[in-house]
Amino acid sequence: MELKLIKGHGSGNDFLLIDEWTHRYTFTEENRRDLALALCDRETGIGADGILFVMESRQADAKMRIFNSDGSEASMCGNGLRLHGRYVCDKLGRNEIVVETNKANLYVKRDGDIYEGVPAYRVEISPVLFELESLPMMIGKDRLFDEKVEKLSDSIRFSALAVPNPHLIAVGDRTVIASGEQKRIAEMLNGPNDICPDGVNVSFVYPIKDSAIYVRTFERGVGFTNACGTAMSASTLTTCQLGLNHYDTPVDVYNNGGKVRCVVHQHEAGRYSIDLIGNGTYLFEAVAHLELDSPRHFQLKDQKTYKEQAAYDQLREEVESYLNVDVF
Ligand SMILES: N[C@@H](CCC[C@H](N)C(=O)O)C(=O)O
Repeated sequence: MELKLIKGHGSGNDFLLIDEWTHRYTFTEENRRDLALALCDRETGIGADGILFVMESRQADAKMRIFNSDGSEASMCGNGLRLHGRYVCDKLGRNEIVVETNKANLYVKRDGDIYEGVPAYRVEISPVLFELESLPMMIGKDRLFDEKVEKLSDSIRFSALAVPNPHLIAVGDRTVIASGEQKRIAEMLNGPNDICPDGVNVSFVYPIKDSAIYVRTFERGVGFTNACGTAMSASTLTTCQLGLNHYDTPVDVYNNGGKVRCVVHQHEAGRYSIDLIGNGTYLFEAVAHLELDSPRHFQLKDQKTYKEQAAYDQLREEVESYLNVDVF
């Protein structure tokens, strides 16, 4: 078959976007998994953190499914929803849409530029769940907020929440961020273990100053990525709960891929949602000639590069100089 795709990224978290709605592709669940494993492979494939499938929806303007590079499906993807949402906005000629995701229909809106020449999209991150059974995470407690977990570390304090994919958050100083603890803990919880049997995204957070944090994430199903949108959203919420940042106030979230902005909203009855604002940048489009039952043997043809990355590179250079000078 000839598989049309776009490669793009949200804050350096890169994805392959496949529009099965327009192109009338029909995939089995096994096809989706195999496509993710084959095409996301950075050694033998095209290379990406995951695949975003654009699908028709009966209850929203479009539907998004996200598969990690290890072939596992996740319930949500914040950086991916900006890229997916931008694509659907372009396709429908609109600046505001609703996208059906695994657990909720979420808005996507064209926002102002996050940097000169870098269009931004605002996406809703919701639902937010604090019960540990939502991750799941089994430590003999119903919730985890700013507490040590003996089986993980004798010094680091953790918070856990689902948005609705699972996140474990540690807020610490430079020594914590620079230690090897994040890798050790994340690899343990994303291998065979009895604490997080479905795995978990593990983020270490450094509060830079009021309304500015740095987040580094080891993603379930991927490993360390430049950025993870749901993780940055969950981390911002946790810093608000810790009193380090403020609700309904934009927080600049720096990461190894650049930066986004998050705004945490408190609603009635203890309900939260988060606005995640950032780029949705196209890198190139191409056609992969492959057979679905053996996608590793593909040929990429008709590749066309977009010109948007140049402006994004300037954002990233500014962030890197800022982080090097002020944070690490
Ligand atoms: N990078 C995405 C999250 C992708 C899914 C995650 N790895 C999981 O398995 O939960 C984001 O931007 O949120």
